[in-house]
Amino acid sequence: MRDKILEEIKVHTQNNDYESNSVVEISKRLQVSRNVVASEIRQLFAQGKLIKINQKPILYVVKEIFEEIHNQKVDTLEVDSLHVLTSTNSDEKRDFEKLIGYDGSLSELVSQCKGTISYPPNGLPMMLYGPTGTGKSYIARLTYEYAKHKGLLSKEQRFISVNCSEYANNPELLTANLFGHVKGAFTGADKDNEGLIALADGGILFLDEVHNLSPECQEKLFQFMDLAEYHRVGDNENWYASNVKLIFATTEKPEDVLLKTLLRRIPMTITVPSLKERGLHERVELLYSMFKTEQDKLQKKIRISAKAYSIFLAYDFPGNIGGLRGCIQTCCIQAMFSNQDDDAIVIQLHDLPKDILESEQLQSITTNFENTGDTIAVDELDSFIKAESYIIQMLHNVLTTFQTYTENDANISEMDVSINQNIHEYFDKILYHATLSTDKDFYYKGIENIFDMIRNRYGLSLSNNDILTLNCFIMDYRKNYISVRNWSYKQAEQISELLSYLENHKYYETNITKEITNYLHAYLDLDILDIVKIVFMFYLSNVTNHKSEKKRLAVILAHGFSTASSIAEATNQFLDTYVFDAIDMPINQDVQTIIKKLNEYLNSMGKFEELFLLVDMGSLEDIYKGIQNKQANIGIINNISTKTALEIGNGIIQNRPMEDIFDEVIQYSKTHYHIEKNQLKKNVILCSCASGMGTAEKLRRILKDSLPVDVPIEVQTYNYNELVEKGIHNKVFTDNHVLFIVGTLNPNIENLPFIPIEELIITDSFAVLNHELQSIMSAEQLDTFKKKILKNFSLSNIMSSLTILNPNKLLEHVADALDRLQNALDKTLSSSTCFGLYVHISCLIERLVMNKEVETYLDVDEFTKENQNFINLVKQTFREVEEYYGVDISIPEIGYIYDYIKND
Ligand SMILES: Nc1ncnc2c1ncn2[C@@H]1O[C@H](COP(=O)(O)OP(=O)(O)OP(=O)(O)O)[C@@H](O)[C@H]1O
Repeated sequence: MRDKILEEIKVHTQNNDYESNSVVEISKRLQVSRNVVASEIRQLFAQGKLIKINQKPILYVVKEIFEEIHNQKVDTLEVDSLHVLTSTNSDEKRDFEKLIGYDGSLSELVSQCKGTISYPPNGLPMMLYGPTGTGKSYIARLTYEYAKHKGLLSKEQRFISVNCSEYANNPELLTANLFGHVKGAFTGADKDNEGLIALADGGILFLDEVHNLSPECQEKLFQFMDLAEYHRVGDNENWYASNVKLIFATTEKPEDVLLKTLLRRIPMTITVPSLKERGLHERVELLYSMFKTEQDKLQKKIRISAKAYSIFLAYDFPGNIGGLRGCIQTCCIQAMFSNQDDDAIVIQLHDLPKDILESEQLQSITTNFENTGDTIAVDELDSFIKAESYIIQMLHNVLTTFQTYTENDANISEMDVSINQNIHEYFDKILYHATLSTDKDFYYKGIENIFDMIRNRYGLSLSNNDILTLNCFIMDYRKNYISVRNWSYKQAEQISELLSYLENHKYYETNITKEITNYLHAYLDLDILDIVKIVFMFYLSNVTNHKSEKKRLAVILAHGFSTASSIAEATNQFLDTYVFDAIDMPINQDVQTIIKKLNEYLNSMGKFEELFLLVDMGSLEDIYKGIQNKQANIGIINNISTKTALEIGNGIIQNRPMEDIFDEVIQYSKTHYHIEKNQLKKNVILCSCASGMGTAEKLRRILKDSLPVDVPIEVQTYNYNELVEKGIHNKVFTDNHVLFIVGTLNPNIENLPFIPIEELIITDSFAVLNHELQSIMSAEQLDTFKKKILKNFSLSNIMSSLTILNPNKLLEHVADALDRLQNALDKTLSSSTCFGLYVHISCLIERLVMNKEVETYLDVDEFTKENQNFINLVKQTFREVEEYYGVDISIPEIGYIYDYIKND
């Protein structure tokens, strides 16, 4: 019945009698109930055979017949009215659609042109850059047509083209022709001329071969671009305005031939690709369109010999598309004279221009076609072009079938059958056209290996023929990648809907497809688009035999976008067997949705006896309660990880009882921990002062400020007493790599250098610094550090940084007192000890003024007993200082002064 109905619609399509193709009319003519007709038509439409015209009553036409009659492809299966269908097909292609490659290699260029010319408010100037004959002038003109269709220009507004190379010997004339001139402006200017810029006002001025513009003319031009006003040649008084959109073209690199000032005013440079970069499919389209034009002109059919055809396809014409067109015209003229009496013109190798026949390139091209003596009819080329779009037709049919079924809530397995039918029809076509050189092709071998591996891993019943078919599919996809990609961008929404539908209904196929696409990407660098994954999934559902075999199912469920599927994928790979399916639970999904998914999955798996559910935590632990299937044992285990999944998977493969598997997993899955401390210790300079933490902190800041930025060294402070007491056992030494200590008194840490602050003040030898830092800092950084130290550690700077009291006064007091003490002790201290003591005692006084006593490390009683005389002398010599600042230097403080002097 279905065939009969199709035949009926076909006949009326052929007769352009579309009105007779409604369900009511057909049912009347065939004497069949409307329901039957409607149902059969639905099927035919789902298979992509019919175009549906959504007017009242709804009409149908047979797509293939309609396209044949109107010699035009229809890209949609549904239109709003008969008028829309007939007008889209009778209408000429509009503006950029005429450009061969507009939806392929030139798609980006087309969007750039559209964007630039429509840029608000008045469009922007653009530069077309590319070799000769690539279509720059054609693109400029199509941009003009586009602007008119878009209403950016009115119908009257003009496109004026100027080829600047024609004025190469007379640049002044070009300037005058562009900007206009007044009578008498130059010899021969016998009347006023308004110029092309004025003529093109409101429209487009196309300046071709713009590299021939003189610098003076370029200057005049960019002034005009800035002001939209200009002077005519010979009239520097009057300003003329013109609102013209400018398009430039050149075959030379614009930066090399144009003034930068002009280039800056052309925001968009669009590169036009050479013929070589256009791909085979577009080349065939170009050939077809150019030969067809000649065929129509000559009113004779044209055939091309296979050898000549191979040259048209592969020869690298220096004049690009223009060169190809010229060559085709020459050949047609040549052939016409030698075939005058025949019905058809046959283009032979010898009709080609001599320079091509004698070129070196030719040798390599023709050898590929040595054995073919056939000819190809120009009209046949059209079907070659269409053959390339079989893939798009199939993909389109897959999508529309899915939509029809989901809209009508129809039976899913019927949809599967219908879609698979579409896919198989397409496979038949491409297998018929296939030209795989199966033994040589790198891709062929790679794809074969991948499917071979997948077949073994998953136990798929993929025959070698299936693999060959899939191989042809991937090859066809590769060849048409750009068209498929462009098409699928436009269908993104429906594709993602179908993909997520399949992910929820074909778990097994989804996982296998994921793996296949990963391999194709990793080994063959093939980008597998979602729509192609969809085809794999449908195809695989015919060759997977898991449903009948599996008595035990294992599913991983986990929170997170892809946690469960990642664990399942890794585990299946480790086990080299397909054991686990996965259901991901994105965190915004509730448990009810997951239960629904789980039940759908279980229903799709047929009969099974045991179910292993591996979950991570929380609500998923109770998920078994929602399972509808009550006839199987369900084992659920939580805290899932790849390790536990592996052990469970192993048990499943070995067919061990469920309980044994779980018991063993529990036993071994105790969690252990170990903390591996950071191995890389920080480099640290320690500041520690007997005068207290305050001084140490100030010292730290000065040092830090002296260190170059970017050196991996930290400056820290540390309590002096703790250093003295615990020595190397202080935590700071285990946690860090301490380079040296800087401070007022040496805490004497074993094997650790100490730099007394006075050394930084009075010496410039920096022996310790050099030694400790040269492996950490570059010579340059070390040098900067030392210079900064010299600057920052001058005595006056140190004093003003360390103390808040008047540093000069304080230093004077301390220096006087220390002089008195040296006299009293009858001792002359070295200048470094003196400097150290200046700093130390100054800080000490300041601390006492601030009421901060030093913590003591020494045995005060014993010190007092043994050094009473020293204590007395300090007290005497420092009395003046004590009185002036109102402080009392205590015995522990005197102890530190004693240490200083003792170390001198
Ligand atoms: N994409 C295309 N589709 C169809 N025909 C094209 C295409 N590109 C170029 N042509 C045709 O090729 C010929 C050369 O194109 P055109 O003169 O625009 O090239 P051009 O880059 O401006 O060359 P030149 O730099 O020598 O001026 C024209 O006949 C044009 O119609």
